[in-house]
Amino acid sequence: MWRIYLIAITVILVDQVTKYLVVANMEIGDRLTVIESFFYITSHRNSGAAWGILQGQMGFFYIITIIVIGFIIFYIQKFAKDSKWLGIALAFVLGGAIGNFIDRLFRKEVVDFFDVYIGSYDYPIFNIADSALVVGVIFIFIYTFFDERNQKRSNTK
Ligand SMILES: CCC[C@@H]1OC(=O)[C@@H](C)C[C@H](C)CCCCC(=O)CCC[C@@H](CC)/C=C/C=C(\COC)CC[C@@H](O)[C@@H](O)C[C@H](O)CNC1=O
Repeated sequence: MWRIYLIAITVILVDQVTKYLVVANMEIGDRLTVIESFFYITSHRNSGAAWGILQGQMGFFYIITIIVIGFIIFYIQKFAKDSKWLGIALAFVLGGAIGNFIDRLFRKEVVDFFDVYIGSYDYPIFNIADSALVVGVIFIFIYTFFDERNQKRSNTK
């Protein structure tokens, strides 16, 4: 159980350290080329959520994030002992949510820097916390899908 919180804390630390390095070493708008025309490190700020929606609605984001964190901790206490993978997925979502929450609390905006081009489309610039959130949510969907399928199979036997 505590290993899950250790994973969440690691996600938060990696997220906050990378954001600190971007803020300390780059001006907003600065760009480092990692892979030409595919992957850049671009110093960016977002006071909204994904795709910059709801700019500046910090009160709303605090409430949603606290609900997400409360929900995840409840799920960790209730279900994480059933499956290691579910526990890891929940830890990623918890770490990602807290990582962006820290930015929203202390910076009133979120630091983003992963700038990926998919073809000519410039995908919204994101960070470690966003990646952990998306990976965690996808894992939870995959686990839930297989868990339901296994349950159906065992019920029909
Ligand atoms: C990842 C959720 C966004 C993250 O939510 C959070 O913090 C949570 C804990 C709190 C929010 C207030 C509530 C969730 C809103 C749900 C949402 O938004 C729908 C998302 C769908 C998803 C489909 C899979 C897209 C993903 C997109 C992006 C990430 O791609 C890797 C682009 C990220 C860039 O726009 C970047 O500027 C965003 C900035 O970093 C602030 N981040 C947030 O608000």
